[in-house]
Amino acid sequence: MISVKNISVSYKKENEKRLFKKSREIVIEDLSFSLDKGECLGILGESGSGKSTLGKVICGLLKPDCGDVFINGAPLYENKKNKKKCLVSVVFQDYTSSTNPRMPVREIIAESFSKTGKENKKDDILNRTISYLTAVGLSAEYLNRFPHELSGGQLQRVCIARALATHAEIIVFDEAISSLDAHTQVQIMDLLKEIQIEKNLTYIFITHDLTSVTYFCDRINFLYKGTFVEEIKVSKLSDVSNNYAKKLLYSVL
Ligand SMILES: Nc1ncnc2c1ncn2[C@@H]1O[C@H](COP(=O)(O)OP(=O)(O)OP(=O)(O)O)[C@@H](O)[C@H]1O
Repeated sequence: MISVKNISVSYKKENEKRLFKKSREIVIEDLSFSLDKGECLGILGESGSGKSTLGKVICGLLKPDCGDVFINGAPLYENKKNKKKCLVSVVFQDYTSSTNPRMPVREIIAESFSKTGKENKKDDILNRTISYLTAVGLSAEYLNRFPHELSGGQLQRVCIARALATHAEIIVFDEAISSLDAHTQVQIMDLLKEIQIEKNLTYIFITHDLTSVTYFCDRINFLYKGTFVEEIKVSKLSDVSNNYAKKLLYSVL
């Protein structure tokens, strides 16, 4: 369903004193993986290993220097039309900055409907917005609230509802639950699991935290300086052999 083939990403080194021909820092190097529908992959790496950069490439926000992301066989970057109907959505860690503070909940969610390209009637939009709110455990009474009138957990649920409303088949969670308190994390994980099973969604969890990965994922890829150093089934975690992967595991266990 999704296949990432030989992608590399580099950024300009901004702090260099050279005026011309700034050199570039390679952040992702020749990275590949694929995932079937309904599968759940964890991408684990330390800070600065390139996790968020990879997440942005997967969901169509950052064109790689080379390589491409194929969704159901169609290249995401090579063909602009495919980008428009991209089936990948993303939920970021920072729910505050990923929502417009001036938009009420109903607009935050309904914004996604226009991206699906379908003509919508007002009543239809309202009913669909309520159905997505209900799916994430919130009621219609939240429709007119603004982000600052919600708790962190409630606002992250709104972000999840927005991701679902795009009809994405693949959802990337970039540290999406790490900043929530333990109780809310459990609630959101249960909710995500339920939605995944019901809609047979494909999840990619990008994180430095094992909790969500072991709860959801079938396998984990360890990211170190922009390349995967080991891939392992969650059920075989104790057999991890790469030194970096071992260190990372012991530091989070
Ligand atoms: N827009 C950018 N311009 C220049 N360098 C960048 C940019 N975005 C990220 N980087 C650099 O790329 C490297 C990887 O960053 P990235 O955000 O992908 O890491 P990460 O694994 O998600 O880290 P964290 O867990 O701390 O969020 C870092 O060295 C970072 O400074």
